[in-house]
Amino acid sequence: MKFIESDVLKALSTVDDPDLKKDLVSLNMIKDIEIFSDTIKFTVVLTTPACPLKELIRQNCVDAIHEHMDKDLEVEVVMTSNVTTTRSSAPLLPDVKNIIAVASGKGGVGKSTVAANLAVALAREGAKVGIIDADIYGPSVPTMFNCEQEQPTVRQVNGKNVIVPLEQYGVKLISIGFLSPADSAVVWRGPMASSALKQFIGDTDWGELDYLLIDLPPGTSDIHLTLVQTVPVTGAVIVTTPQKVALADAQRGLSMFKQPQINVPVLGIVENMAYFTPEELPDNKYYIFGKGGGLNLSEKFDVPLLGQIPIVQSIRESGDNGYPAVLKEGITQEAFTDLAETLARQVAIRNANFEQTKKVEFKV
Ligand SMILES: Nc1ncnc2c1ncn2[C@@H]1O[C@H](COP(=O)(O)OP(=O)(O)OP(=O)(O)O)[C@@H](O)[C@H]1O
Repeated sequence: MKFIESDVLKALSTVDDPDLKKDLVSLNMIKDIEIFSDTIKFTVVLTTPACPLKELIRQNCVDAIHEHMDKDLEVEVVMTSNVTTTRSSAPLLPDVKNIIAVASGKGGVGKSTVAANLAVALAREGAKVGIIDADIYGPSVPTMFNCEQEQPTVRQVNGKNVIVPLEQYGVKLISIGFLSPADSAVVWRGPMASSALKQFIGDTDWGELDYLLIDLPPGTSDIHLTLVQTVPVTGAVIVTTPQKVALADAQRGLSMFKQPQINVPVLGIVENMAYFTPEELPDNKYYIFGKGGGLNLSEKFDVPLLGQIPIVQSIRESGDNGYPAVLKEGITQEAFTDLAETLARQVAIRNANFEQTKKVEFKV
């Protein structure tokens, strides 16, 4: 039987993207259809390279061709991706598809550890990733990425000086920590830190990025306001630990992004230090800080729980050694990879369902 392109599209229109709940053809995800006598070849363009459903979608496509066309056809599916965005008309950084704020209510809950490992995990999956360390109280990106001794350079683009971010483990990075020596007790005043963040956003040569993560200071500060006033932020991730005190603070952070004047979608909550696990006995879980806190918070605010990261000695060691835990095979790699994939899915869902976040304009 001779088939034409519309037969393939008709068959594939029975396959849904499980997250976006629409069929692949309506979502414009099918490209480059080729029809040979006994083979059908096409490309599926996913919404992120970090798609955990890649294999399921591929298999569903093969099954649909067999069911709706001919069960003996050879099916070749090329899986590729084009990260979605609502930011292409943004005045600043239009080539950065998604800006993701990583925030926490309390200090020391592991926000920077999560941000650094998320960035590396997304890059490992093939995404173009950058990170801005705007944590004025404890900029840790230079240490976590083992580039404390380095300095970003400046170059001219169209007659304008721009900062060239460093690059490590496939991630472009810049830190407020590069602006002052690590051992100097610089007390950053709000306005200085805010202008540094504006420079990192407006005067830095980020090029094309799929995800730009912003590691914010703990709590709610001037820096948070500067961020949402400077660029439309795709969404926020809230990092917490399971203790009551941390959860109460996380709730305040979450509420800030949800305030109608700010209105940044919360992509989800990460419960860090969710339980202790000895690396050699990964099935043993000890809930030393309490159990279920992250889940309760996510249910209360109706936002996803993106993942639970265990307390593992090597996560602390990797941070201190400048070699992110996600690069080391084992439970830490699994935990951060799963987290990155879940976050990437939430970004795609957010982009399919909501318009670009509006930049916040405060009237005084
Ligand atoms: N899951 C984990 N297991 C073991 N150690 C962890 C884990 N998460 C973070 N840590 C360690 O806890 C300490 C604090 O983490 P981190 O600096 O990421 O916190 P933070 O929330 O960014 O802090 P702040 O914003 O106050 O600077 C670090 O020494 C880090 O290595």
